[in-house]
Amino acid sequence: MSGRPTPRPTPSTDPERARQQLYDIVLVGGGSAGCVLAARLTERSDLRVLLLEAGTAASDLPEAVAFPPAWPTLVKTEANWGDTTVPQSAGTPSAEPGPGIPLPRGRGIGGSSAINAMVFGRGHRTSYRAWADHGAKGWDFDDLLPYFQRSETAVCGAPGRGTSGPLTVGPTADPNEVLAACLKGAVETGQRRAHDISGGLEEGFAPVDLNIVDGRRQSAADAYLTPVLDRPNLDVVTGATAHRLLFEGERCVGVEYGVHGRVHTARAAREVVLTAGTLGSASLLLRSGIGPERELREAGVEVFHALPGVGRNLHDHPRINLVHRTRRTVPPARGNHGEIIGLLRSRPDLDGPNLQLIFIDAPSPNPVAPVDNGFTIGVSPMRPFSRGTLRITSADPYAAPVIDPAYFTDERDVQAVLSGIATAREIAGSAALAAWGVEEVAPGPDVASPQALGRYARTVFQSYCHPVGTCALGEDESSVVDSELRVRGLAGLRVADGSVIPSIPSNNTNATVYAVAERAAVFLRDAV
Ligand SMILES: Cc1cc2nc3c(=O)[nH]c(=O)nc-3n(C[C@H](O)[C@H](O)[C@H](O)COP(=O)(O)OP(=O)(O)OC[C@H]3O[C@@H](n4cnc5c(N)ncnc54)[C@H](O)[C@@H]3O)c2cc1C
Repeated sequence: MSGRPTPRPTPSTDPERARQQLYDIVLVGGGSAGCVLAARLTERSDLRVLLLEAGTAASDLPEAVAFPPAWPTLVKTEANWGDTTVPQSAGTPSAEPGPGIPLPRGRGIGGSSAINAMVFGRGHRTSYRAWADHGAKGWDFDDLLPYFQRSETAVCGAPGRGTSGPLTVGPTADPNEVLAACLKGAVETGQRRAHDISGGLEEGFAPVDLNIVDGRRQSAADAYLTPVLDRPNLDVVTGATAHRLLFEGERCVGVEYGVHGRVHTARAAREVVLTAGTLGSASLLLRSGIGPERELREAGVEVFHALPGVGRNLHDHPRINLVHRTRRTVPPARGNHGEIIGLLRSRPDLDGPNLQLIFIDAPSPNPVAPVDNGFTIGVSPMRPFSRGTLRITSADPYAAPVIDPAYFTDERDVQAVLSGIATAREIAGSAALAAWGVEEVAPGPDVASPQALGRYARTVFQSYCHPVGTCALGEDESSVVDSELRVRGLAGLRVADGSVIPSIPSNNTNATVYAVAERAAVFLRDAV
């Protein structure tokens, strides 16, 4: 399953044919997690698996998917669901409604791994400790380590990294010159030079591993699903939107879904596994009457199984951009734009890093002034305290969910960002960047007091597109799935994607989602 397969059409099974089959396992959602599970489960020839995906086949996704520098254009295509949060106002000092924030997520085989920015990194090991807060057993970094390793072939060969997994990951050998200067500036201003910033063991600055192989994106579909599509025990239906889950008593026995306006059913003899992502999986549970009772009633959905945690605990990494104009011309991007990151602590007494700085070889859009040549330093609180919600307003499977990540409602997230901005400014002012003729355009040097910077952070940010937590893992009343990812109080139903992550890891999320899915495959295979 390693390397980049030659692109070829993904066959879509006829839903009528799928209706006549009795599958062992039905997977809902063909993104990062769904591709892992489809591939791993069908390694066992006695397991019949159906994968339902709302979007298109991988081969029908925009060509830009393959070309790393083009990824920002993908959010404007059909490969993105196109969600926007509710106005994010709670963090603004005046409590005036702010704008809604676009929250992209992938649609199509490969899911978000087909449109993401290709940064591949585990959270720092300390950030997984909070996973036990709600009683989750066996989900510390060391427990996840075998699954991180199983997913990857890490070309850096650092200790603790995988050597034979489907994803081939490594840092760029040739970072954009302006990003290399930023790294030099970081070290010059006293930051630690890390060796393997993707491995979960280090802090400091270094080129991060990327999901790029031979200059092209390697999505979950490329690494896991496409190479195994000809397995006779795997069917895939694309364009298939799961409407609701079907039950006999308390056992989930299948899924009702729509393709081109027609409603179909798929039956699972053993389990249905939700891999529809943080927004998709929680929405499907809610539409099926599984969730907080009052909210379900308000949405006009009959309560099937009260589970208060569904849709709660939504959180994400917000990102503030410091946008710089340079006199020297920044060379065109060759990679994913963000080839070098730093993981650092906003306060020395913390147990691990809670901030990420990412150096970006293009000026991000900003509210101050247009910049046509320059670079950006993104600053993100990596262990945010703010928590929000995902809700539905009706049982309509085609209605967008109501998404409120409640960014910056916890002041500690703002304080972390202020520390990150100070570090970013030191780096931008370093001798290593002097030859570039750097001028900070946004927020701009006049925005200097903690109050003014805090206001900027709360109001001028974007989503880093890492939502998690709506079907959180644990063993208490607020958790949705137990330590083996089974939906609490029901049978035959698991969730195994970003939504189960109870507390966001201190790095970009995809590597952790792959590990969760690798582990889910073991649970499922052991269960039969
Ligand atoms: C623009 C962008 C940039 C990002 N950049 C990075 C990065 O650089 N590094 C990183 O680590 N992470 C990044 N992420 C986040 C990362 O890609 C996600 O955390 C990860 O892919 C989530 O995997 P998942 O399996 O939980 O969900 P997804 O990969 O989103 O898969 C969910 C799938 O379910 C399908 N689905 C949803 N609802 C239904 C339904 N009702 N019926 C059928 N199918 C359904 C969707 O179409 C989708 O294919 C980024 C994300 C985005 C959107």
